Amino acid sequence: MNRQYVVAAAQLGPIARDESRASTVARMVALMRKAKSRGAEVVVFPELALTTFFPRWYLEDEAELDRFYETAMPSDETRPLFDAAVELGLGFYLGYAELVQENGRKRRFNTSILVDSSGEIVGKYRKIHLPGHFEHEPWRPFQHLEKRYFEHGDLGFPVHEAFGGTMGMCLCNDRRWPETFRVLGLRGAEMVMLGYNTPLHYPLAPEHDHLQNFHNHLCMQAGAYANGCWVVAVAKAGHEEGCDLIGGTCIIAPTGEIVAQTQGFGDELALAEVDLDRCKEIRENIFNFALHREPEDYAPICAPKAPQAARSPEMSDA
Ligand SMILES: CSCC[C@@H](NC(N)=O)C(=O)O
Repeated sequence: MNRQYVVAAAQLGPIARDESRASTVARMVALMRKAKSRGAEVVVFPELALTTFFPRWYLEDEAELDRFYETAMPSDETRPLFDAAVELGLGFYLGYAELVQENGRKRRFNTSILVDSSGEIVGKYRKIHLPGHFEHEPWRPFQHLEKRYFEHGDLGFPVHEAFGGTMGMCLCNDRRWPETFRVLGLRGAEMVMLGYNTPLHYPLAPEHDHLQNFHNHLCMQAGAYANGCWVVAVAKAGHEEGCDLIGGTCIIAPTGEIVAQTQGFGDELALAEVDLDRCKEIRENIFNFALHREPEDYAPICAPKAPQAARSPEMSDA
């Protein structure tokens, strides 16, 4: 694969709580076909793309919770995505809830994978910055129980040689943290793919609701620029089960400029021609890490967390 090609950011509109995997996967395959017809070679889907954003509910019934997770990838239900990748000659990024059995216990992760055009999984990431809370908080108009339903990702921030270059992944809240992009940047990421489910309403600081779209783009444009990488950022958008999710799916150049963006809140593509060699415009100049970075002065960034801030069920909201 060469280093200059069209990428499609494949936004999904709302997914109902009772929508079947078959229905969601069919919507996604339709987007893959449309992307191919518009010249794309890589398609990026949202976070938790196969289901509704279930952390908005406190679910006491474990069987009900398990229903939202994938125990195999691909499975019979998700195989059409892999078959479409091979048929159309497309690579893709997919976010989903992952349930694995390890040493006799269930482990749950908010996961993304990269799949190449031969249908092989060539990269996996498990979300590190899990937002929200552990316990049921009935005062909220909706829950954000990612800290309850997922473990902290145990794979770090790897990069993968795929799609003609060095690819990085992250998921939703990770994009707000400059460290995510910097670690990927230090590992040479030329394109960072990410999916998100971001409610318009933030119950802890509702006075910031009108800034949700601004903050979404602000952190990703800064991440792209300060690390000289492309960012492909894809929303699950729209009014989903009573909760408004922002759109704003976009493709960002290494200069920090948004070069493509969706307009609405439904299933929709934003496409752009990506040239991975453009990363050099930034990485060989203003953000030449070897020449200008001063890590000796950045020690607090790598200091361990204070004990009271360690991960625990008592921890407060993100
Ligand atoms: C608890 S508010 C933060 C919401 C968060 N959403 C996800 N899915 O990570 C986000 O950063 O967009």
